[in-house]
Amino acid sequence: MSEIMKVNGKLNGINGKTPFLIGVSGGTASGKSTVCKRIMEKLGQVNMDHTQRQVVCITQDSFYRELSSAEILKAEKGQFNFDHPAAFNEKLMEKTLLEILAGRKCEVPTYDYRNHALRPDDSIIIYPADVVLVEGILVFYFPEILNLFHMKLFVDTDSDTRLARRVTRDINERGRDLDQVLNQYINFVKPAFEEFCSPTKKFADVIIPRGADNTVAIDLIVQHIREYLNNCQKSDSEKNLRHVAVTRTNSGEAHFKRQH
Ligand SMILES: Nc1ncnc2c1ncn2[C@@H]1O[C@H](COP(=O)(O)OP(=O)(O)O)[C@@H](O)[C@H]1O
Ligand SMILES: Nc1ccn([C@@H]2O[C@H](COP(=O)(O)O)[C@@H](O)[C@H]2O)c(=O)n1
Repeated sequence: MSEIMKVNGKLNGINGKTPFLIGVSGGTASGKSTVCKRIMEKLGQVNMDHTQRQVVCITQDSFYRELSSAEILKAEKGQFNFDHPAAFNEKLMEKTLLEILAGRKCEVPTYDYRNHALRPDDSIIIYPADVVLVEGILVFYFPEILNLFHMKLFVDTDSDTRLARRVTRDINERGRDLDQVLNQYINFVKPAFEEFCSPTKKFADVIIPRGADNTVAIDLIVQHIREYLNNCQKSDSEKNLRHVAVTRTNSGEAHFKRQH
């Protein structure tokens, strides 16, 4: 296997398929996952076998670090700061993204919000793809990770809307009660958004106001990705043609010249 090297924060000298890496950031419940889902839907990638997908999506939540028992007790009372950069294992995230960029198959755990823990037994296999979407509140916070993205999107949804959605989602899907959600929001989520997430908006290439409601912005992004995928397909078929020509030359049955 080739060594993965970085030059000026970008990958260099790698084998295999190097995907186009798109970072999708924004505050909690801004619609990051929904925007990624819309992009995947519009590109016809959702009802497709995982091994065949040209576009895949992963979440930063798969890189929350493991908590000690004392931290889990705090988390159960809404007293752990999951919005601080220290809550993440950014080294593991960088390593995984480098593997993905090197065109290697990876395994990424899912995250269990009810138990505040990763579910290593419920990992998702990420097969080599042409485009990889990486969504999360702090995907632009760590410079080593920020520098890996070829395109950066920031989902910008007003904070009242985000809080309203978060309350409903956390109660219905993440096993929380109202007091817990509001206390965590006031004590950690909101201050951390202002200190760590919001300042990273300046790194974005495209800001998407109103998230998934902004169909114009989503269609423009989808069009850009579609053009990229078409170019990938063109260069794949050119590579295949070259391969056929060289193979036949080696077998001695035909006399094609090696193509470059
Ligand atoms: N445009 C929208 N209109 C209504 N509800 C939305 C919209 N976008 C997202 N939601 C809902 O808000 C919640 C958070 O959205 P999600 O995409 O998971 O946000 P994030 O990934 O940023 O946390 C989910 O319950 C989702 O269904
Ligand atoms: N055990 C956990 C882990 C994370 N959170 C919150 O999730 C938010 C990030 O996910 P989004 O889908 O909203 O982007 C983040 O704001 C954490 O507060 C949690 O509550 N419990």
